[in-house]
Amino acid sequence: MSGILSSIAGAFRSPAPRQPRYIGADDAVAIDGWLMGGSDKGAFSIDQLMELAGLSVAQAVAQLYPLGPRLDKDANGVKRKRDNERVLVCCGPGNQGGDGLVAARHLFHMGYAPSVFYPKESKGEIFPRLKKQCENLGLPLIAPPSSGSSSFPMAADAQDVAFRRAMDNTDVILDCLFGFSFKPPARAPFITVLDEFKKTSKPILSVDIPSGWDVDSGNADGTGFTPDALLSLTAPKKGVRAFVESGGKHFLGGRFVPDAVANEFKLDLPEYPANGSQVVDITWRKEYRPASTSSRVAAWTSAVLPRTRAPPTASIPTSGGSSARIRLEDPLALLKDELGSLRHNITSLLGSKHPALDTIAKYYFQAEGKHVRPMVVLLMSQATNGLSPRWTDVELRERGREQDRREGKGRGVDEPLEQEDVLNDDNPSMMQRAKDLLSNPLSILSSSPSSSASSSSSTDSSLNLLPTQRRLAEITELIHVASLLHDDVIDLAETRRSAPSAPSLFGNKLSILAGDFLLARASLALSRLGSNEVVELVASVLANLVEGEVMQMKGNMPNRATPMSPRTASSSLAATDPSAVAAASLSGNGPTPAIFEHYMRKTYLKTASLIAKSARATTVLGGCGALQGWKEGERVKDAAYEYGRNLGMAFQLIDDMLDFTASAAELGKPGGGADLKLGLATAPALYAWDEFPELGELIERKFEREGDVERAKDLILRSSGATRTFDLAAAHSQAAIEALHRLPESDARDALEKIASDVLTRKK
Ligand SMILES: NC(=O)C1=CN([C@@H]2O[C@H](COP(=O)(O)OP(=O)(O)OC[C@H]3O[C@@H](n4cnc5c(N)ncnc54)[C@H](OP(=O)(O)O)[C@@H]3O)[C@@H](O)[C@H]2O)[C@@H](O)CC1
Ligand SMILES: [K+]
Repeated sequence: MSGILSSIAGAFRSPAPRQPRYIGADDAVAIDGWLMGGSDKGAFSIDQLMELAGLSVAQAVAQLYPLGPRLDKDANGVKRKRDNERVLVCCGPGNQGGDGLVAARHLFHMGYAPSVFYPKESKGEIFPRLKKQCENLGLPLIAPPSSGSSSFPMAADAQDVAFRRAMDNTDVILDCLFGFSFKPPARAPFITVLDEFKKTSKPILSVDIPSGWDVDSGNADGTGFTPDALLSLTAPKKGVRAFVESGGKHFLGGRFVPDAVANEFKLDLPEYPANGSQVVDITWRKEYRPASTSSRVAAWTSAVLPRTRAPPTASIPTSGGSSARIRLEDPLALLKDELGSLRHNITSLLGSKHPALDTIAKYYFQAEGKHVRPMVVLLMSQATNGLSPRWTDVELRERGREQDRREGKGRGVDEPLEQEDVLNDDNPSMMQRAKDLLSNPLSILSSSPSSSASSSSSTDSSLNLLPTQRRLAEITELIHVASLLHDDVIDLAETRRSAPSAPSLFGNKLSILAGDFLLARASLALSRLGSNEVVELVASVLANLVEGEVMQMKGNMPNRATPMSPRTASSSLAATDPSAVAAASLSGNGPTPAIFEHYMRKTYLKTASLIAKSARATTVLGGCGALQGWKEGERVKDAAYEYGRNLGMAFQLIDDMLDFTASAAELGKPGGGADLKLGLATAPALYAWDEFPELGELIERKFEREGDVERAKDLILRSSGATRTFDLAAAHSQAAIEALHRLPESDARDALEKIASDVLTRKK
């Protein structure tokens, strides 16, 4: 019995963790020649190899895009489509096109509904036979009529129209256009086909090499499409290395290579499953030892390898993926190196030629802050990078940009788009870098490890981050500090982080101007990220901060609330109904839900919006953007946003609670009901009002009369206001964690989870 069990287990055992060698186009041709060579070589016929290759393609489809269950007919007696049923098999004129025709036949027998796009006739007697076999099964075929046929050839534009319609009516696309004999750039009629591949959000499985990519250097120029998954035949080609090692879904097929040839070409092949499957899943695992290579792509890749995360799968995976993952004891240690360079980079973003502005702008950055916002951006980047099928494109483009910048050939995130004299970008801290680059590009290349680690484009960290994401993290801190400068003026705060506040040292006017200056610097840096979607998100945060501040200034009472634009007023966070509030305070009853909603809305605008939208923005930079053509990207963006939003709410609620429960010394700023002195009633006061209706009167007059603050504080401390505020914060912290759990497991996700739970236990 145990023998049977172990042989069954053996049949499904995953292959030994081994990454085959990446082979160049020359080796691929040589291996092909050996396999089909005469009696002293492989002795295979092309039919045999193509049959096995095509079968492996069909099996890869079945594993990656399993056919949904058969469904009953609908009410009109029409057959309902099964999940993943329709596969559009796109075949080129070479042998890879033959693999596609074979795969279409096998897919049909497996229950799929394949259709075939075969726009250019192949040379070779095998192809008409393979095509005929598809016709015999009744598969829809878009192809020019065979030469010698009397029918008119299909006009090229008619073929394009038919192809586009087929793209609209498929679930999965099989890219069997070109294999290892492709030489870029693509020629007609394939240019339009590859363009459509770039635009579609449907999953594409590429065979051997994504069509249009150079077999040896891959998609280094970033002009090709990125497939959802790849099936390498015989052994992976050099050009797919970056795709593979950034975690792209990767199968190997072509189970016909004898040991002799594998050894001769040092292929280092993994074991195929004992159950006879023609494919083996070799999606990158960190145990795979790195193979050496000198290509530029490989150099970027090894610099950015996701060393700590499980490989992402094709769609957004839910939690529970890699149970064998060892959790880090302190996941926040992931950011140790990042935070040092963050501070340095912010200082260099801030420089102003005017000494007063320079000093005050940098003042709050010199004190050790917690940097929660940038931490969230960096960790969210790490937790979601690689999920988008567009990731490899995005990553290679950014690495290329950085490489060019280092070589003095182009612009990185530090370089202006406009002429500097037009921008009048007089930033001494930054100019030196720009000058160095222009006069001596090598000075950047040869800089010491510590100085290069401090560049925003550093790739020294073990994290898999893009330079634009690091810059976004810095921008969030600039915006946050700008809002602190403005807040401290409005709140008349005398201290901040246990030191004199900026207004008390430099005066209100300079503090406001310095805040504006930080926002201006942030806007400039934002424009250089190259994403309108990100600009839109972050610009709306700036508006939110001001709206929130004005709401706070006007107090809790909606009859004092600022008028809202019709659009804002109709949102879920709409302003409260003034009559409801007036009634509540006049009747001496507790706060109405509308009053509470007003407070929650203000909290979102003032605190949560920045964290939520920057967490969302970083997933856009990582390839989940609205225009990047990956539908599932919306779900990743939403998860990031909900996490940030709930974390921000929990964070502010705890802040408001600590104002009553912690001492000023613990807080490093005024405590002990400081908000009351400012006329503000936060969550603890509102909950206390619910228990002590007499508080309503004090809140209504903003604790203005002598003794109001002390009386209110006493009532609040006797109430369960602090406890209920904590409970509400805990509910938001939990909601943040639930949003996170929609993302795949990773160390970065653990770290984000830790931030969301630690928020509840913080003392300052
Ligand atoms: N040993 C193995 O592992 C096995 C490999 N097998 C499979 O064979 C594949 C290799 O097949 P292959 O050598 O026939 O070439 P492949 O790449 O399919 O097509 C090349 C043709 O495309 C064209 N073309 C080229 N450049 C172009 C351009 N810029 N723009 C437009 N067109 C362009 C050109 O055709 P032409 O235009 O000259 O008619 C050229 O002849 C391999 O990847 C694997 O899938 C299996 O079948 C069996 C076992
Ligand atoms: K291909």
